[in-house]
Amino acid sequence: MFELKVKTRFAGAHQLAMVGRKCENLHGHNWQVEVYVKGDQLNDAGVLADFGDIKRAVRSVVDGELDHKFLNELPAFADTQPTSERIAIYIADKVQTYLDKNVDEKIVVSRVMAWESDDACAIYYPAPIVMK
Ligand SMILES: Nc1nc2c(c(=O)[nH]1)N=C([C@H](O)[C@H](O)COP(=O)(O)OP(=O)(O)OP(=O)(O)O)CN2
Ligand SMILES: [Zn+2]
Repeated sequence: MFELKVKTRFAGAHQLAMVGRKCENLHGHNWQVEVYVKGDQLNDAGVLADFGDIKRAVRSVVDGELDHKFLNELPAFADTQPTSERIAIYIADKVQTYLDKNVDEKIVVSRVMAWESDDACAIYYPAPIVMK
């Protein structure tokens, strides 16, 4: 099994109820995002997948949908709170959809880390699935 990781970052604002009192106030973070993908087979070029393709997948979601947004207003968070955990889930699901459509269905998102500061991070492991 091989695992690749790409990193990116985005700025976003949110408001969280029931987490910590100060989090109820509108505030922002510069999230750092790390996305891991895994797979079994190297291609003829000797790579699991081109880092460029993985970066494009991650950036399409992070830059295209999250950067400089008030996250509570996004439809995905209409009925939930945009915590770092849920942001990690959101990124994992969207990146997987992009990879399935545009890159290779055999490349699976294995972990997403959403750092909301240098010292706090939520890590999401999508449900283990059988390699396609
Ligand atoms: N498990 C989670 N806990 C918290 C989340 C979260 O998404 N998942 N989010 C927050 C808030 O976003 C809050 O803005 C951050 O709170 P906190 O780390 O406590 O605050 P600071 O960044 O100011 O750090 P200090 O170490 O307290 O200075 C809270 N919890
Ligand atoms: Zn916050």
